[in-house]
Amino acid sequence: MPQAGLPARRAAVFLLDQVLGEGRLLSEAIGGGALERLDPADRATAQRLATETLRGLERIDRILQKHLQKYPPITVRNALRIGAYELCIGGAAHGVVNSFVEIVSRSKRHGSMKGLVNAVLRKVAANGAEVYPTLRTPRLPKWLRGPLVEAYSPEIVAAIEEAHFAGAPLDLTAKSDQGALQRATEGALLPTGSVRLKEAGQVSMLPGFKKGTWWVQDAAAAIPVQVLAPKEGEAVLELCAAPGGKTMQIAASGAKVRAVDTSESRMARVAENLKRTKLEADLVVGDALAEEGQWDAILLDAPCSATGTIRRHPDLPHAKDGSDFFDLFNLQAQMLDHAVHLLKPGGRLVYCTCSLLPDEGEAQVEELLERHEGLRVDAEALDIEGIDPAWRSEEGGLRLRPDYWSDQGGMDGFYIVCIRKD
Ligand SMILES: C[S@@+](CC[C@H](N)C(=O)[O-])C[C@H]1O[C@@H](n2cnc3c(N)ncnc32)[C@H](O)[C@@H]1O
Repeated sequence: MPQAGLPARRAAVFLLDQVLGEGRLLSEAIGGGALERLDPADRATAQRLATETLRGLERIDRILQKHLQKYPPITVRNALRIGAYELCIGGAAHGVVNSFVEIVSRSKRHGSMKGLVNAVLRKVAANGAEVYPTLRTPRLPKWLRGPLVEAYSPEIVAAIEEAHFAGAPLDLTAKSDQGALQRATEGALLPTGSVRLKEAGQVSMLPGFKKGTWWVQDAAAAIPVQVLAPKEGEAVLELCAAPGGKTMQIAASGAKVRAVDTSESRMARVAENLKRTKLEADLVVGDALAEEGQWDAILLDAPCSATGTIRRHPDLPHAKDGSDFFDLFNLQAQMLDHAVHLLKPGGRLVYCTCSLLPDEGEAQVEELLERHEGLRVDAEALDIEGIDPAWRSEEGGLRLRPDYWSDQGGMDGFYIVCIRKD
């Protein structure tokens, strides 16, 4: 792992301030320009340091706690956290300690605390790397752990936490030829057809990137379109499409896709992705709830808590507290009602969320069926290659969890269901 420089470390401290102090997601802070002034290598390092520190935060705080009589101001605490993380994974003590002393000493408000930073990080340097791996796997914060234990069990939540701590490999979806992609990248072909790379490096340097023969997409995220099974020439409506992984899958099947999303900037990414992969879709920046018409096939990948993606986004449980989730649950119900209204008789709707919360999955479907007559869950739509029967949920959907495929690197948490209008 390359040694981080001062600008990257300073930016990583800023990112941690944003997540732990301001409750912002890393993606929001970075999208807001937090790393704009850095060169690409420093940008990647700052992001990696912030992400991995947040992933191991409980362990890091335990180690720091022993050397602190009271907590310093948040920026100093975050400098200590990132310094401690680097030391705990074997960073060279001299360079790490000096960098964070320098960062704090340059701060007008906290410059006087450079002695504390020096003393604490030297103590962490002495044995942090030995202690770090012996501490318990970091747990989710209570606001999320509680509902998950209730929905699953303490043992399953512990396994999910293991998967979060292990992080995520890079999964690719082939535009057409999975076997060729697997051979070209020397990755592993997963049972559901995605290709998994353990050591990815820079994505744009992977074979086939420029030709657009694949795109990055978690293996679980690639399943909803397989459940929808779009046919060549079929017209498909995709609601909430950006950044477009599923749009590309639908377009690659030969179906005609109208992809709708409210976010102009995220839709620009869909357009870029389609250009690189030489695929076509009708892109609409607009509200899913304003869509009209009658469709045989609809995919609704609704906005959700994203609690299924914590392996990739360990900032999420620290930035959020669940207080805005009720608005999402209501929006999902509204979107489901609208989507079934847009379905032709005999048509199918695949609903999915990258969430672990049953409120955004199983419960939404049960309530939808209570609100509308003439709908049924099509469990047969889940008869696709690589699906483990144990993943099927009672009401006929698929419940995917990060601890599945644990020996192969896990998967994102997802809920997927196919609804038919009779
Ligand atoms: C889970 S993401 C979609 C991921 C995407 N389907 C993919 O596979 O790449 C949810 C998306 O819903 C969009 N969104 C939120 N509210 C919306 C609305 N009222 N109408 C349309 N899109 C909306 C967000 O901009 C976001 O891009």
